[in-house]
Amino acid sequence: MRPSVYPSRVSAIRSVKLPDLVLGEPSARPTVIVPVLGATAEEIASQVADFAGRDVDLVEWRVDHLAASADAGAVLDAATAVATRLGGRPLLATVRTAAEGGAADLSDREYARLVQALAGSGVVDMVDVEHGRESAVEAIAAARGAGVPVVVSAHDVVTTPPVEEMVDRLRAMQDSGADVVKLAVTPHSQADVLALLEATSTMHTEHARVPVITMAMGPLGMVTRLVGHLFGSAATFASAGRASAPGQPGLADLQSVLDAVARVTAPAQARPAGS
Ligand SMILES: O=C1C[C@@](O)(C(=O)O)C[C@@H](O)[C@@H]1O
Repeated sequence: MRPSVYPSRVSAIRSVKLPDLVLGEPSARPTVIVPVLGATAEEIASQVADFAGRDVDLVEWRVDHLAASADAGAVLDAATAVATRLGGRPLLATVRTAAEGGAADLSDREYARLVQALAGSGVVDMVDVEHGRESAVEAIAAARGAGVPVVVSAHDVVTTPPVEEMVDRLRAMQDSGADVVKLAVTPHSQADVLALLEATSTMHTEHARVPVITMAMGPLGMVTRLVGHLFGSAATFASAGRASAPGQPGLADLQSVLDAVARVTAPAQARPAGS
């Protein structure tokens, strides 16, 4: 493992061990997450097959796009269909609700039950829980009870809050029992993009005990997806077909940027002579 360009204090961060991946450990590259968004188990399975052999560290299954997502049996069948095609990669299951930019329209009770079923499925390695849900505490406890790490997430689909508010939100998510915290915001100016990066850096260097993932969505925020790891974001999302949020770069483009950034930020002795 090459030394990191992360600012210090990284040793206080508890990385998350998943099959074939340690999320949040010091590295010159972030974890690359690719979403799959099929409406049926077959569609999902074929999307996963499409990126076999490509550089994907973690697959996010957006359960909310499954047409039968209210049917626990269909969800578990689809979970198995995805998991058996991952080629050893870990699986993150996310039920993204409409309020946070997703397609699921569920009561708090239904939401907690679905997260619990996914965590208990035996084929999901990590689950996403939305911090803003009334039933977040219950869903986090259920996942942890099943021994499945939790990404506690928040999306601001309208604005970018002030830096202190974003840091406070990340700290509250961390204190809620998260194994990973994730914040996505909507920027309207370059100042918003800088604010997101500043909040990421402050959280990472001063407060984080768990890996932090952040992004500013849409075209303005693209830079946060390409170099957010230099500010302390442990992972970034790329699309290998359908994007799951505005501004996600294609997988090949992202990988070539990450390669170049890792090359130029590597310590001089790790670079080939003359470069
Ligand atoms: O939380 C996130 C981040 C995301 O919204 C993004 O902006 O890349 C994409 C979602 O699929 C995922 O659940």
